[in-house]
Amino acid sequence: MGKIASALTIAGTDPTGGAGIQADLKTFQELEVFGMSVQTSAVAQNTQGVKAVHDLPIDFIEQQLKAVIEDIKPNAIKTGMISTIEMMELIATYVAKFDTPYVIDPVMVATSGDALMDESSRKVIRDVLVPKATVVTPNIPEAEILVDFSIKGLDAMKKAAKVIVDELGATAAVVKGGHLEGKAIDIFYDGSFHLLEADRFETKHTHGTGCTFSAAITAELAKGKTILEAVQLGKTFITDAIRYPLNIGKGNGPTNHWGYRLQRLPNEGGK
Ligand SMILES: Nc1ncnc2c1ncn2[C@@H]1O[C@H](COP(=O)(O)OP(=O)(O)OP(=O)(O)O)[C@@H](O)[C@H]1O
Ligand SMILES: Cc1ncc(CO)c(N)n1
Repeated sequence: MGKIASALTIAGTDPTGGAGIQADLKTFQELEVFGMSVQTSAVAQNTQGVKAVHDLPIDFIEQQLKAVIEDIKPNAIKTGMISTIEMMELIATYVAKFDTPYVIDPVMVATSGDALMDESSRKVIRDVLVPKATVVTPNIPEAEILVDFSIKGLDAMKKAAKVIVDELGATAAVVKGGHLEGKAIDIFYDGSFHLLEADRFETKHTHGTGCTFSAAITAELAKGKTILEAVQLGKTFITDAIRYPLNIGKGNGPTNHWGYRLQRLPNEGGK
């Protein structure tokens, strides 16, 4: 086997495995990238909601970051849940040290509607981390907070993606239309616009879709794909993960990380 690409996620946890670090590592594994993780917060949550959040001490988060950087240099990194301003500032210094493609999933609330970030931190992610990002992947409510205007349809999504790149300083943005109706359309912008379009599946099993999508983009960047290729491959991965629901959990169940493989089998949807 040749040298394997590696990716690092810096995020919170989901003990039921559908979101956060657990979803990211499953996605990395499925896309044949060696996965590593630094934990920011331990979250007691399941498919029905968030029960409690325990932020890890800042020095301990730094010790984890040091442990990785002193040993294995990731080929790409992503951040998910970062709940406090001091965590954002610490992570910003390490993003500079890692000096590798960086994907931000600006996680603010869980699918269940529970808050995963202090309200006061929301603007800080925009000022401290977004300028360092290769790609930022907000859903519509997150994009509204980053750009400070309301987003009702594709035109406003385009405007928001352009602000995130041209004014806030990210290299590229994907504003996700998962919360709209009709086709599942996301807007990609890196100086030019591309539409990422997929069928919408009628399912309540969408816990962790944002984590899985951004982790797939990170894995593809780690393997050396261009930003646009990585985002397009990430969209295929998340679409197939939603296409084949696992039907587990009493609430909004997890996506299916084997969906991508299933879609390519002769007796499933595949070739
Ligand atoms: N029902 C669906 N059918 C097909 N694609 C979907 C569906 N729901 C979301 N998507 C797609 O999944 C990806 C993730 O988008 P979404 O808006 O759900 O993220 P999110 O809200 O950040 O997720 P999370 O639930 O993790 O907070 C996007 O590409 C979106 O278009
Ligand atoms: C830890 C964590 N990160 C992100 C999300 C968003 O889906 C979640 N529910 N939990």
